[in-house]
Amino acid sequence: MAVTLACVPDFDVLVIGSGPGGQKAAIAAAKLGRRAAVVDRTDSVGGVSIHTGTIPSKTLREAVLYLTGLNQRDLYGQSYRLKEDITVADLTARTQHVVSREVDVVRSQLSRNQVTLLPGTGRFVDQHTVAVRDAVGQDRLVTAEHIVIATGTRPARPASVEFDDRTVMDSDSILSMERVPRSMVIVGAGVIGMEYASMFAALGSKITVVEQREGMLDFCDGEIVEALKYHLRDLAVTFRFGETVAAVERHARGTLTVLESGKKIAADAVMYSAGRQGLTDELDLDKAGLRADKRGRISVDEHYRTAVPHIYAVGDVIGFPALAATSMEQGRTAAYHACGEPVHAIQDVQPIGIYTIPEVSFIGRTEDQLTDDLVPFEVGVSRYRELARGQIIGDAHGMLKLLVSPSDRTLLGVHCFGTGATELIHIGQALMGCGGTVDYLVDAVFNYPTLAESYKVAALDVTNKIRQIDRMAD
Ligand SMILES: NC(=O)c1ccc[n+]([C@@H]2O[C@H](COP(=O)([O-])OP(=O)(O)OC[C@H]3O[C@@H](n4cnc5c(N)ncnc54)[C@H](O)[C@@H]3O)[C@@H](O)[C@H]2O)c1
Repeated sequence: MAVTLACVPDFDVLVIGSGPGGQKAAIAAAKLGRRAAVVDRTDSVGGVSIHTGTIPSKTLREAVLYLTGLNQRDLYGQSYRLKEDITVADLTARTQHVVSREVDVVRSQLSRNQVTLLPGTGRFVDQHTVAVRDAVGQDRLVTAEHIVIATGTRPARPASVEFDDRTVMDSDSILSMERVPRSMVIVGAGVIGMEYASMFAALGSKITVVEQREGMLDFCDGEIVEALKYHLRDLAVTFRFGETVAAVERHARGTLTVLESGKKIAADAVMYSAGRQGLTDELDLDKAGLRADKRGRISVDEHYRTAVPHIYAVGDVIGFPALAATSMEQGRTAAYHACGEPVHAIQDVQPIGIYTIPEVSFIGRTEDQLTDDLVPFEVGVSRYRELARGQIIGDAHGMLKLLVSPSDRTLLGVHCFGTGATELIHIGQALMGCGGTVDYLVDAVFNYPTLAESYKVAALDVTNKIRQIDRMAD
């Protein structure tokens, strides 16, 4: 039962958490003329994405690509390396710079939009009141007509494993590692595990990935996942699929990972990336009449409203897909709904970008999904080695796949692997979003030489196949 406010609240929209979802919710409300505020700890402004997630991990990846010369491998041979002995300081100097720049951008955007930043930790007192505890433990009570929970997630840490954040780490503490490990076990072959596996393998660490399932990234194109595995094996990554980590022991000379099968793996370090936990334990949700599930996640409806209609939740704290890009749209959508403004629902078809080395990105459905759904499709493929730009940049392994409906020639899926995949995917997204057909790609003139040309090559491939099938049917 929702409580009504007895007097004029301090804010129209109060957001807890200043990550991508929270920022966009507060800024959208402010742009609609509402009094908006965001609660966050001073050292966390910008959220998990800026401090321990997307921004530092992608900056680290760029440093790895640059320092190891991995992008130029096919141009200069395996031995090309900008620096023979890459240190943690080399890797983190740039990360710290980018993180602090991004925090400045968030602070400036909030202030330019007249969003009040309330420093501290927020927790519910009742359905319209949040207590904000500052750094010296003082509580300030703040009331609001609408509240948006955007507190994000943290890496899940199994109780059975003793983390020391030096040799047994998660994807937060690995960012403050003391040295590049000679060997490391990565637990979990999800997106985070594979991104770090490829970065450390590129740095020369001997990586063993332990994954309890028989495969990995099963939501991606199967051929691309095989290509990624091939590349990682080439960088000396060992996969242990169908194995579950039972315990991790710390010893003077490193770690011993014990698998349920009884096998043991010795390594300098272990990184856990076996899922994430919603940051809801400090919120006193029960005071607002709310509860989280056992993974700390809050359920919402299609407008991002929780069980209490004036309290919304957006971003990773509501679970899948837990992507910064989606969180921003959820924040904006929630704020518009709270302010009574019309807003389009977020499009069903959204791109996924996985920042492994090489990158993987896709939009729409996979071949397996289309086959399961009995949807007819044809495949057009382009390989970077056939493109002048692919040769110039030394990426001979990249590829782009178009999945096309033979009846109306619309795109059903686009799958990309290799340099620039996370950028290139947006050409396919734009075409799909506008309901265009593959014929546009056949007819369009692309800059030469570019990787974007792969769209034209794949489009010609698939339209030729469709033509042949049509001829055979006649
Ligand atoms: N680029 C991106 O899109 C990006 C980047 C980072 C994070 N994320 C998001 O962050 C979230 C969390 O990612 P994640 O990779 O930590 O989690 P995940 O849930 O995606 O993957 C964890 C993996 O660990 C395995 N696992 C769990 N316990 C295990 C054990 N004891 N032994 C062996 N294997 C075990 C699971 O089977 C699973 O495959 C996801 O929602 C992801 O989409 C996305």
